[in-house]
Amino acid sequence: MLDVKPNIVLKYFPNLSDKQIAQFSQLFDLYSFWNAQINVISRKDIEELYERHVLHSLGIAKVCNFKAGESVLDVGTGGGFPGIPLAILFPETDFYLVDSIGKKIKVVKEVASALGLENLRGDHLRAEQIKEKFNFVVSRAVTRLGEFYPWIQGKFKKDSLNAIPNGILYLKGGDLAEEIKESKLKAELYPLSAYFEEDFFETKYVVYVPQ
Ligand SMILES: C[S@@+](CC[C@H](N)C(=O)[O-])C[C@H]1O[C@@H](n2cnc3c(N)ncnc32)[C@H](O)[C@@H]1O
Repeated sequence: MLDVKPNIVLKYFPNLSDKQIAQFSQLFDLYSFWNAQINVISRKDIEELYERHVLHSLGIAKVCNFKAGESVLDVGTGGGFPGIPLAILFPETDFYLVDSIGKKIKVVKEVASALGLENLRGDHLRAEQIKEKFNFVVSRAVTRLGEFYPWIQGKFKKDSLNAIPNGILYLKGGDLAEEIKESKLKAELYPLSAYFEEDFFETKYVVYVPQ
């Protein structure tokens, strides 16, 4: 029986399989349990988990449709955002979630294991330590682009399976025009309001930086 809570996810992603619906439904109990022990999202946000965290993370999927065999690094994932909702949505894509705080990665691993997400790895690491290369880097609310970019520069595969070139997809707020100028990066802005009727989100853009 479908929990009513993920209905907002189904509204915008109507082609989910039964398995994906079950996985999204499980998130509420899993994060309620783990967040009570290790704070990964603000406690009051649990009631709005699907709007403010799950659907927000899936905003990246409206900009980029990850393909089977592609690899995605989530830098500063905290308790798994945006990586866990994206890994549910794209089961054929490999996700690697890292955070510099070990207890947050413990939550990621526990949630991924309970969901049976075989396409997801998590490690307690700083982004700067990673040697692998990826098709895409995703992130949400970690730091300014100008500070973020050197951490992941050079970590992109050259070949692309996707309609859009490999690159960064960053859920970001703040004064983006100023931030992009300061970073000297060539970035495109995708407003979430173009994809979702409601305005649930604290940060309202996906910043895409092709590599
Ligand atoms: C504000 S939290 C956002 C967490 C998650 N992305 C979300 O939106 O819920 C920022 C996270 O970035 C992590 N972080 C900061 N610098 C990092 C780095 N260099 N490498 C990996 N993680 C980092 C922090 O430990 C923290 O968990």
